[in-house]
Amino acid sequence: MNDCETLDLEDILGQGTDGVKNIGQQLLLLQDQLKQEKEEKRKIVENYTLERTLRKKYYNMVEDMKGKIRVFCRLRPMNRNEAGQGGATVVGKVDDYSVSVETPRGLREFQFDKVFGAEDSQEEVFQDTSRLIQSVIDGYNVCIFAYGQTGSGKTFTMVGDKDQRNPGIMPRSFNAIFDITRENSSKFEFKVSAYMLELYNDRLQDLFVSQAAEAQAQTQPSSQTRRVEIKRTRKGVVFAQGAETKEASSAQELYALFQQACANRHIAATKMNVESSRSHLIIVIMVESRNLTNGSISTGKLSLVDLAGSERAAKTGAKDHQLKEANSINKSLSALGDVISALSADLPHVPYRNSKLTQVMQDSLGGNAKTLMIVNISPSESNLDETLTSLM
Ligand SMILES: Nc1ncnc2c1ncn2[C@@H]1O[C@H](COP(=O)(O)OP(=O)(O)OP(=O)(O)O)[C@@H](O)[C@H]1O
Repeated sequence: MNDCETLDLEDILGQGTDGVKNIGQQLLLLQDQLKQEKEEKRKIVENYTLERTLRKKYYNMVEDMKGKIRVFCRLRPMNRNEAGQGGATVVGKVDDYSVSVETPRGLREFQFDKVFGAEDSQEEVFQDTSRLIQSVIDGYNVCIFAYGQTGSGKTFTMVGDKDQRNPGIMPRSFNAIFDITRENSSKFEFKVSAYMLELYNDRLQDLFVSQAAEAQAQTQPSSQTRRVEIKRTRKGVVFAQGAETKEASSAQELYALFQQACANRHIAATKMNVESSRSHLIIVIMVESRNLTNGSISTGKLSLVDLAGSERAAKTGAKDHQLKEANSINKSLSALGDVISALSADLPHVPYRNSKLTQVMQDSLGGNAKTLMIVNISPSESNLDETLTSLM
């Protein structure tokens, strides 16, 4: 009803007879009702537009994440060793996106997608990581890895502390995967499986096979040692030929497999860290989901990598076979650096084939994959050179 009609109505009311008054009142009620309906319709349109805008923003964000490498930086607290040496703190978190470093040539600042300081908890670090787990369930390949010098906190970030009072990204991801699959179990059927590898001295090792069993197999000429080779299907899906893939039906089962794998790792004490990982730990979890309504199947893959320390051999006190370890670690890390540089610069050729590490990670770096790299650093002056290298 428009304003003209409202005026006519008031005219009629002005004539004064009861009948006309009654009709007039009813018409006024009707007018109010129409106004209300109009307002409701406007709100519905407004909500719909808002929902569409939000949906578009969400999809843009998801699209935006594809093929991109996000880089977080985590600064650990000063440790007892560093404090004992009287080392000054030269690195600080400026805000959520930048860190500053006091160098002999002045203050330098570095920007990241997110910065975590010494006081930030494991939970806070995972909060910013957990939406990637949803992407795995949605069928994406996701790779999360920690980079940094020995003792900078990579294992703490990825795995957590020894007694698991502060679990890291790996155990939290195991829980998140099964939480999400449980929430969606009325619409999808899920299958979770994993293989776990170590890249040690340029050799890939199936961590479901113990070192003792591996050594025994090598001494028996009749037995065939299982070599793990990285292969790609025609569709570009990477798989580890020769490595066992095991299924898990709960976070606890997956964690038990992980513990079994960790027990078979190569670990040694270096001058920089009493328990140092001398190999790259590669945990690959596949989540297959079958849509119960239309039967369609999609598979997402989560690669969680705890890289070996990027350190200078002399500083870690490496000798003989440790020197060989250090060289092999540095070679693979530099190949990873080259891949990341090529992806960041959008170069037409990405040198994945230069190392087994980058071959394993190939379908989880670039393309449609979503990658998160966490650079771990120490705050101490004694590690200034390594920290600057990592930050750069
Ligand atoms: N954010 C943190 N808060 C508390 N303690 C930490 C933190 N980061 C690391 N640490 C402690 O510092 C020590 C070294 O950390 P960690 O073993 O994770 O280093 P790393 O980078 O994995 O070393 P490596 O390359 O030698 O394996 C550990 O005792 C760990 O618990």
